Amino acid sequence: MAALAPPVAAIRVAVRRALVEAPGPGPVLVACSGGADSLALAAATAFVAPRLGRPAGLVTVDHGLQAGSAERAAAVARWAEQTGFAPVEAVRVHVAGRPGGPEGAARDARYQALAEAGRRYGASAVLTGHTRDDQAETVLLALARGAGPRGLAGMPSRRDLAGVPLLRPFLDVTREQTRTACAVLGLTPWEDPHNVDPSYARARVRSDVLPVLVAALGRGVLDNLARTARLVAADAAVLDDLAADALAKARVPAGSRAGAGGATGARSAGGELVVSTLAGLAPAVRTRVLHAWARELGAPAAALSHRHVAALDALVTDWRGQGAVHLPGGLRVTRRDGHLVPA
Ligand SMILES: Nc1ncnc2c1ncn2[C@@H]1O[C@H](COP(=O)(O)OP(=O)(O)OP(=O)(O)O)[C@@H](O)[C@H]1O
Repeated sequence: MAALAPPVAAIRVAVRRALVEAPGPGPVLVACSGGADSLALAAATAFVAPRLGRPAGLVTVDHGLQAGSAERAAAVARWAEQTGFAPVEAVRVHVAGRPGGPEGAARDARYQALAEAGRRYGASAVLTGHTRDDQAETVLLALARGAGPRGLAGMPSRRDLAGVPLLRPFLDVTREQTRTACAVLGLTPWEDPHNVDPSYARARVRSDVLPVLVAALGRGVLDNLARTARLVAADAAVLDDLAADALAKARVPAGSRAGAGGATGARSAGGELVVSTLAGLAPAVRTRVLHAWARELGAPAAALSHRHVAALDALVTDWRGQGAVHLPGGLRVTRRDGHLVPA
């Protein structure tokens, strides 16, 4: 019997590990664009899931942004049905009118569709094909925009997607391995033109920046960037836990000051924060508390920047009687009677 090609073994081992860590009776749903990474993910899942007695489905999203996208989605769905996936869905999403640039809007629509499919089928997990190379690109892009630890932590291997676990089994698998695995398995991946479109920052990092880094610093640079993400993620998780405790301690019910007016909805549920408690926190914890609180009040994560958090922080540490801080989502926060108060 011919030996199993190492890249095929690598993708199967990665999927097996992910499925074992995500038990549950519902199907695992592979998010598949038809590209090399997610096609390799689908092929590995089709092999591993039945051997673990797990049902496996597949969802492909048609963003409707390129000529022929509906046919591409239909071809992926057909292949999935022939390969034994059930359920199989090609979901058309509407990208126009969403906030953020074209990349962000497409991602937003895609994750919403994947979450909805996950809930519809009671999925035990949704799997995506992000690779070690995607992780290295994510870290580099975060570094370049000054994103701080939250960005440098890269993509987690597991997160909640609106009630459904989202797993990324391939964060230790290279793009070269997914491509080779597809070739060995006789699968022809779809080449997404966006992946080489220089108007996308990620595509420029992929085609221009990483090759230069690898040439100058050696191939290990990709692994090292991905390891940086893991190390920072572990530290950031501890700080997030500390911040969650600190937020609970700093919070008092809305309107608990004498003569306070009544905030409503999420703003009221977020309560008010006691400035003297916040002032005693380490800056790394306090800025996380303020970020988390602003999110609870309803500020959209994508629009909430370090400038907003710095302005909130100044209400605590640099109080000069300044006016309200305006946050995304039409929110305002003022300092009144030693409290941070949403309005
Ligand atoms: N149109 C889509 N339909 C379903 N899932 C998708 C779609 N586009 C991306 N995904 C999921 O998100 C993951 C990351 O996609 P992204 O486009 O960022 O990277 P990629 O390297 O181009 O991935 P791939 O080679 O699998 O297309 C994919 O591996 C796949 O699991």
